[in-house]
Order: sequence, then structure tokens, then C-alpha cells
Amino acid sequence: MTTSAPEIHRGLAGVVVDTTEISTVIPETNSLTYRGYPVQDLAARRSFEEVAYLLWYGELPDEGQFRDFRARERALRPLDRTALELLTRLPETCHPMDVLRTAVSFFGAEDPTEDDGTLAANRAKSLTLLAKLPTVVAADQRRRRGLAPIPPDPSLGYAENFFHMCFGSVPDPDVVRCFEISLTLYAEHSFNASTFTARVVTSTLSDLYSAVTAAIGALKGPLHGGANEAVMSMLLEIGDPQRAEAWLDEALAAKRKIMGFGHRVYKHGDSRVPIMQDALDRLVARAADPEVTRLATLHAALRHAMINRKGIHPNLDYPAGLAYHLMGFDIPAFTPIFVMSRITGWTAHITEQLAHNSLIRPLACYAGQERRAVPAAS
Ligand SMILES: CC(=O)SCCNC(=O)CCNC(=O)[C@H](O)C(C)(C)COP(=O)(O)OP(=O)(O)OC[C@H]1O[C@@H](n2cnc3c(N)ncnc32)[C@H](O)[C@@H]1OP(=O)(O)O
Ligand SMILES: O=C([O-])CC(=O)C(=O)O
Repeated sequence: MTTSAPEIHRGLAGVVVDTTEISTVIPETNSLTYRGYPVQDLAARRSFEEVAYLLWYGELPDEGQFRDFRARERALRPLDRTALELLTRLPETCHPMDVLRTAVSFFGAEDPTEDDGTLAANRAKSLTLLAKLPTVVAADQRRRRGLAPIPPDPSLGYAENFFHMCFGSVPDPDVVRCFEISLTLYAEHSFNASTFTARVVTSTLSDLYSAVTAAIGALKGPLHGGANEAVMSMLLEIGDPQRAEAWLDEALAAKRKIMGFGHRVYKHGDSRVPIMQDALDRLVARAADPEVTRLATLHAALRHAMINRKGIHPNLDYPAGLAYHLMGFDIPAFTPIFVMSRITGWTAHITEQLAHNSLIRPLACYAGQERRAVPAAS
């Protein structure tokens, strides 16, 4: 009997593994909707907190629901002394994503309801993580600068409070708005690698903290969320707009991946880039600083060169990386900022996975040694 070789989908490229009601990416029209709403409109008209509510509950909140949600998020922001001490014990040589991963694992270990997978319990945990992760990211950035943490301010919105905890002040509303737009755009993107990781862990009926810890590990990689940091390091390496084309030619000849370009799903441009690029352009214009203009010119030159040479378009990490640099964040904090936003999408997917769970366990086509006898031990 002859058996035909199974079709292999390396990287699960093009494979549809389940349904989702959370978001849809339509590569043909370069569009993205959250619960049916175009992400561009959400970014323009709604706060990031409202987007978080939408992703979790399926509808935008009314006034009363939003007041209650916001109050609960603000009350959960502080870290207790044990958590703060734990953070200071981690070596400063480790990546801030390691700190965040460890913090989430710690929050799970100290939560007596860790293994309660009911909808109510998971919603409470999701809100706790949304509220506390910025406090961790800000405290970690400050300790690496030799500075004490700044406690959260419950009178400030999510984005404003993050600036306050990082720098002790809130920049002008245009900068905060640009940051908030990036959070909305980063919040959710269907079955990307980190979300799928969270769904795999959840499918074994493990707990939400374990799923999020694993997702943070997946997002850290430079082919995924880690690219926003790599973009900025690459721009600093190139340095001069005049060098962009020659640098790109050398990098492509050396078969280097150009960070912030390309996407598994979008092949003609990422739906989120135009709005993030506009926000970045506004940041650059308001800075009116020659050094900022030089970086923006380099950023544009590399984008044009990459599209001309390879026809490969930037993804969201390309404008977001430079925007975070201009806002004053340290490069290793960029992917943790992505986590502060994507925690909403991950936890929405964890809830959805549990509601219609089936253990995720694909098959592999064996390509190793033929069956053979174990030799006698000598
Ligand atoms: C928020 C996010 O996670 S967005 C993604 C962030 N990641 C990055 O920016 C890292 C750089 N980009 C990449 O490595 C890729 O584009 C990925 C991983 C994002 C998508 O990869 P895939 O869907 O597997 O596309 P694949 O790697 O097959 O690319 C197709 C071709 O384009 C090339 N290509 C794709 N992206 C790039 C890039 N950034 N630089 C150079 N070449 C690229 C590939 O080398 C490949 O060429 P080949 O056919 O000659 O071998
Ligand atoms: O969808 C993907 O593969 C990666 C991505 O853009 C995201 O997670 O935001």
C-alpha cells in the first residue's frame, strides 16, 4: 500500500485553525477591525481603555460602565513591596522582557485564584495585569537609570500615567495622543505568534498567568514584537540618511532581515502603518529639532529604498520604534510597551479559547532515522 506524503505547512503559514470573534485582518484591503470596528476609527475617536473594554466585552462601554472600568483599573495599578523588591533583585543585565515575564509569573504565584479559570476570575486577572504591567515597565526603566520608582497617579489616564511613572511628568497632549494611538494599534492582531502561544497554553486548561508568561516569551523575539527595538538599533547603526541605500544593499547582500519590514499576513502594507506614520510625522514636526529631522529623514529613506529594492513594506514596528525613541523611552522598553497593550488581545483570546476549548495538538511528519535495533550495551 502506498501512502502519499502529507502536505506540510511549515510555520502554519496559510493554515486556518479556528474561528475568532475578536478581530479580523483582511490583507486584500489592508484592513483590521476589532469586534467589527475599523482600528483607524477606534484610534482616532476612542481611548485605549475603551478599546481594552471593547476587546474583552465585545461592545464599547457606555458612560457608567466606562467610569466603573476606569476606576477599577486605576485602583489596581500599585505594586506591593514584595513585587517591587523582586524586580530590584533581577540583574540589570537581563532584558526588560525577562523582568516582565518574571513579574507575570510572580503575580500568578501569589494569586490564590490562579487556577480558577471561570470567566469572572479571568476578567479580574486580565484587568489586574493591564493595570500593573505599566508600573513594572516604568519601575524597571527607572532602576536601570539609577532612579527610584514613581508610584502611579490614579487621577491620570493609562497613557498619561505611564509617562508620569517613567519620567515624573506628562508631556503635552499631542505626545500622549501619539502614544495612545500606538497602544490601540498594538492591542490585537488575530492569531499572531504570541496570541497563538497564549491559546496553545490555555488549550491545556492551564492558567491565564502561564499563558501570558508564554506569550511574553513569544513576543520578545525579533521576528515578532522584538522588532520595534531592533528597528531603532538599526537606525542608530546606519546613522546617516545618505548611507541608507548603501547600508540596505550590503545588508540584503548579507541576507540580513531588515527589521520592521515584511509581514506574514500583509504582503502589500500593514493596515496600521499609515495612522502610526501620521502620528510619528506629527511628533517629528512638533519637535522642530535638527537631530529629530535627521532621524526621520533616514527612516523615510530606508523605507523608500526597501520598497524600491524588494517591494517589502514596513510593518507597525517600523514607525512605532522611532516614535517611542522620540518620546524618550529607552530602546529595551519598547517591546515591554507592546506587552502593556497586547495584554488586552492576549487575554481576550484566552477567554475565547476557554469558551470553545479544544486541545491544540497538531501532527508532524517524521523525517528521522528509520526504525532500528538498539545495540547491546558494551
Ligand atoms: C508586530 C509584528 O510582529 S510585525 C513583524 C515584525 N518582525 C519584523 O519586522 C522582522 C523582519 N521581518 C521578517 O523577518 C519577516 O517579514 C516576517 C517574519 C515578519 C514574516 O515572514 P514570512 O511570512 O515567513 O515571510 P518570508 O520570510 O517567507 O518572506 C518572504 C520573502 O521576503 C523576504 N523578506 C521578508 N521580510 C524581510 C525583511 N524584513 N528583510 C529582508 N527580506 C525579507 C524573505 O527573505 C523571503 O525571501 P525569499 O523568498 O527570497 O526567501
Ligand atoms: O500578526 C502578526 O503576525 C504579527 C503582528 O503584526 C502583530 O502581532 O501585531
